[in-house]
Amino acid sequence: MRIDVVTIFPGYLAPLREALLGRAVGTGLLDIAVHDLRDWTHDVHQAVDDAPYGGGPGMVMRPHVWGEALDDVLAADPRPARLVVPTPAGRPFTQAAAHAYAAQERLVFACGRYEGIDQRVVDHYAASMPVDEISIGDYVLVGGEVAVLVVVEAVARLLPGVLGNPRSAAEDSFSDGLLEGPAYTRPEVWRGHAVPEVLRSGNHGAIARWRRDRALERTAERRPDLIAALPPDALDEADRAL
Ligand SMILES: Nc1cc(-c2ccc3ccn(Cc4ccc(CN5CCCC5)cc4)c3c2)n[nH]1
Repeated sequence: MRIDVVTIFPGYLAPLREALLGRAVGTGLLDIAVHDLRDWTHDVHQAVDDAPYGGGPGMVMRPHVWGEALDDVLAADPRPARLVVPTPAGRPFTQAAAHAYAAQERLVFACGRYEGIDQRVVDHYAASMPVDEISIGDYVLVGGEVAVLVVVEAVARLLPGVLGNPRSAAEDSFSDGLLEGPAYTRPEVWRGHAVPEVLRSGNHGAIARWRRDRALERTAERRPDLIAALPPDALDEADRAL
């Protein structure tokens, strides 16, 4: 998979070169290119923003610099690409979206700053390619870069060979629609807190049941919306008895 990121703060994407992702890049599983939007400005001030039409606070990113940058970035590789634009007003990014993105040959991320990017940029490219405006949560960041780090990490870990343990991605939270339950490792007792007995019983049926019960309890407590969204056949007799 090839990932391109266009931003006025390329340094913000440095973490993509670290650890798990750094290894994926090194082994060729992932090809990441970060581009400085200001490379496509022509004025001495390298202006990328201007006052919003209709008034309002802050500044908006001008369309013409984005158009020149995205035209060049898209032309640099023949593979079909999906343009992903983080914004507080975007569709929520979910694990399902991460799986969909992991199947893409190429993702191009447009990182806005200020109050966002002139809407005509999204409208222009949406006429010729898939464009997603996505939100990573109901809070307002200062720009799109952190959202790109979140999305790239969630997607990259799903690529075969990136994670040491492929079973982990398959047993993710949300993979069965529930939050995962508590996890434990040695020592058996830590500061007077013992590991739940069943986990050391070797009874794999009882362990699976216990884990499912803890996941159901936690999900009902913290994310009742996920319980409500479960398909009708998702809960069995034992689940309902909980
Ligand atoms: N999930 C998530 C994603 C982001 C995000 C993504 C890209 C950009 C580019 C610029 N900004 C800052 C920013 C500040 C103010 C407004 C104006 N809006 C008016 C009412 C609420 C805010 C918009 C945008 C981003 C923020 N934030 N949160």
